[in-house]
Amino acid sequence: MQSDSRPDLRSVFVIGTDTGVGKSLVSAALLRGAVQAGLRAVGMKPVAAGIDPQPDGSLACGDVLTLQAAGNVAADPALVNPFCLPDPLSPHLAAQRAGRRITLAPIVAAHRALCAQADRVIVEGAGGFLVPLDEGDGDPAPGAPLLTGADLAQALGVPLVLVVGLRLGCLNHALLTAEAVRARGLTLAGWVANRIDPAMACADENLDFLRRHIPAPLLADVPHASRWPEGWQPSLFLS
Ligand SMILES: Nc1ncnc2c1ncn2[C@@H]1O[C@H](COP(=O)(O)OP(=O)(O)OP(=O)(O)O)[C@@H](O)[C@H]1O
Ligand SMILES: C[C@H](N)[C@H](N)CCCCCC(=O)O
Ligand SMILES: [Mg+2]
Repeated sequence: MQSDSRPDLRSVFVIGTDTGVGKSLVSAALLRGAVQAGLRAVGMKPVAAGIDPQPDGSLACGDVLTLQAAGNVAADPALVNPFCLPDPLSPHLAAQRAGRRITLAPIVAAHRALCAQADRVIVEGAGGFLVPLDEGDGDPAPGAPLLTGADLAQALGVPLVLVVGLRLGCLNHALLTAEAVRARGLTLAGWVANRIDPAMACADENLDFLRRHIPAPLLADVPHASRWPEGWQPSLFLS
């Protein structure tokens, strides 16, 4: 039972220090943990940029398949992934190429619908926290309105979980992200250290540094695993 001062974790938004740092891996772990606890859990990838060839030869968004496989609610794919963009680019460019504009209203509506269908809704962001989603009407002036992943986080209004991909450069990325989260008045429910680089020098010292300077609890220290052990998952907090 949570006390009133703790964030409501029925839905969390999983953000990362960058693209390719393990947001999908952590989102899937959160979903599996909730499923194992007997809860109805569904993943959401509001904006996916990049359609990948699957082992069976078909084309699909790998992140969406990963989330669907980890959850246990068969939700409408249009709710799980309102924006599915073919090109593996920054979403604002992928959308341009697809002749679309990314807007927040359909995402917020889809999130609300999923929250009505499940006990846990795990939302995976795209790229890093300030990933561009839409550049407005093309006004090239510096400072012209820009829609980013941070705006999406604000619109959803759920607590954030930050995945830090442990590699050289991650300290700066993690501190910048934590600062941007705080500047937006959002809640960082916790962070996950993901050891994506098995050869990283002083990995433990980097992790200790982050533990001292990220203003949220460390939820899991995920080892590097070239082959993921069957059934293994960090013990995260959503159950
Ligand atoms: N702890 C780990 N050990 C080994 N490989 C990992 C680990 N975490 C992630 N990976 C691998 O790194 C790659 C990127 O991980 P993942 O797809 O989860 O990143 P992401 O942050 O979701 O990326 P995107 O921004 O594209 O959504 C994947 O191939 C994944 O299997
Ligand atoms: C294509 C990919 N896998 C990502 N989901 C999108 C990453 C966008 C990064 C944009 C940037 O910050 O430069
Ligand atoms: Mg992903």
